[in-house]
Amino acid sequence: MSGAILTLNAGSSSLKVALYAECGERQLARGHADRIGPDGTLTLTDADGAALPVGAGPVATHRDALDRVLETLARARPEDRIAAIGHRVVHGGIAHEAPVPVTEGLLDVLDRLSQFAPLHQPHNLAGIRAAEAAFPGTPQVACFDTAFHRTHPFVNDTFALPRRFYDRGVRRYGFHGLSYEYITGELARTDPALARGRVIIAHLGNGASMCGIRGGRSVASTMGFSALDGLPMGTRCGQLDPGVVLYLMTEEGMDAAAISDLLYTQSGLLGLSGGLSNDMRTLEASAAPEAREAIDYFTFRIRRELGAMAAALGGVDAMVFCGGIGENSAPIREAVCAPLEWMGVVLDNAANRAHARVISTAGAPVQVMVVPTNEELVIARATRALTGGEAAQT
Ligand SMILES: Nc1ncnc2c1ncn2[C@@H]1O[C@H](COP(=O)(O)OP(=O)(O)O)[C@@H](O)[C@H]1O
Ligand SMILES: CC(=O)OP(=O)(O)O
Ligand SMILES: [Mg+2]
Repeated sequence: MSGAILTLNAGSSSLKVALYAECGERQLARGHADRIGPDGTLTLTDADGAALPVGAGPVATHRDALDRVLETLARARPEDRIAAIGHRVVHGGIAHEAPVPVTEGLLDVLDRLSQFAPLHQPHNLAGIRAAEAAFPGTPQVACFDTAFHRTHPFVNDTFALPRRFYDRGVRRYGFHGLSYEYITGELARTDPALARGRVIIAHLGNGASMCGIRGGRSVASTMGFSALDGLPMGTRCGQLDPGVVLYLMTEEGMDAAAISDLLYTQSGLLGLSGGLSNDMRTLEASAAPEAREAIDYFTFRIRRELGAMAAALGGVDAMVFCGGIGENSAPIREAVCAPLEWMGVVLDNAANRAHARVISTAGAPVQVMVVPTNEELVIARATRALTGGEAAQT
C-alpha cells in the first residue's frame, strides 16, 4: 500500500485537487472543478491523463465538487493511503508567515478571518473539515496565500490611517501567495539571473492580482486588506474610492451585508458587463458592447498597476502572466502589452498566440513570459516538509 499527499485549492470559481506520490513530485491524479455554479464542470484524471468517472450534472457548489472528488478517488484509487492533506487557506492573518499543521485552535483563528475573505476562507475551512471527516487522524497542513507577502516594507503594508489600526491588523496582506511562490521558484530554477531581478507577476483568474518581486521576495501586491482591492475581478470591484462605500451607506441606505454582497459578488466583470458574465471566456465570445467595455476596463487597470509596480520596484526586468486568464487568453495578454512599448514591453505576437513560455521579442528590455502556475505543488511540498515522517514512511 502506498501513501499519498492530497492537496485542495479552493478558488473563488474553482476547486483544484491533486494527489501526489509520497516521494518526488509525481502526480497520481488531478481534479479541476471549473465555473462552479449552474454551469460548473468537473474533471478528474489519473497520472496518465485518463478520465476518472465523477458522475453527471453540473457542479453547483465547492462542497459538491469536493464530495464528488473524494468519493471518486476512494472508489477509483483504493490503493492510495492518504498520508497527509495540504490545504490552500487564503487568509492567515498577521501571525502566519509559513505553513502550519492544522489544529482546532488554528481553525478558530482562521474562522475569525472568514469575514475578510468570504469567497474563499469558508470553502478552505470546509475543505479541512471534510478531509478530517473522510480521513480521521490524518495530519493536515494549512498553506496561506498571505504568507508570501509578509516581507512587504512598511510603506506597502500599511494604510494612512491612525496607527492603532495597523496594530490591530488593518494591513495590506496581499493574496495569491502560493501562486507567486511557485512562479518565483520556477524562475529561480529556469532563469536565475532574471529571478534575482525585478519581476512583476500578474495572476489573472476569477480572482486577479499582481505582485512586484525583487530578489525573489514580494515587495508590493495589488490586493490589500481583503481580496477586493487592486484589479477588477470576475465579480469583485477591485480598487474603489472609500467615498463610494460612504455614499452607498448614506445615500443608498445599504448596510454592511448588502455592500459586501455588491462588492464581492455583483461587481467586476459581471457588473460592468451588465450582468452578462464573470467568466472571461463568455465575455470574449460576446458581441455586446458592455462585454468589450468590461474587458477594456480589466486590461486598462492591469496596465495602470503595472506602471505603479514598476515604480515600486525601480524598473522591471520581467513580467509573468499566470492564472486561468493569464495562461490561456492571448487576446488579453496582447491588449495589456501592446500599448506598453514605451516601457520596454514588446510582444512577439506569434509566440503570444502560441502561448509560448517567452512571448516578448528577442532583445526586448522586458522579458514577458507565460508560466502555468501550480499552487497544488507548493502545497504538497509544504505538507511533505511539515509531516515528513508520516508522508515519507508509508
Ligand atoms: N481559454 C481561456 N480564455 C480566456 N479565459 C479563460 C480561458 N480558460 C480559462 N479562462 C478564465 O480563467 C478564469 C478562471 O481562472 P482560475 O484561475 O481557474 O480561477 P480561480 O480564480 O477560481 O482560481 C475564468 O474567468 C475563465 O474564463
Ligand atoms: C485570492 C483569490 O482571489 O483567489 P482566486 O483567484 O483563486 O479566487
Ligand atoms: Mg485560483
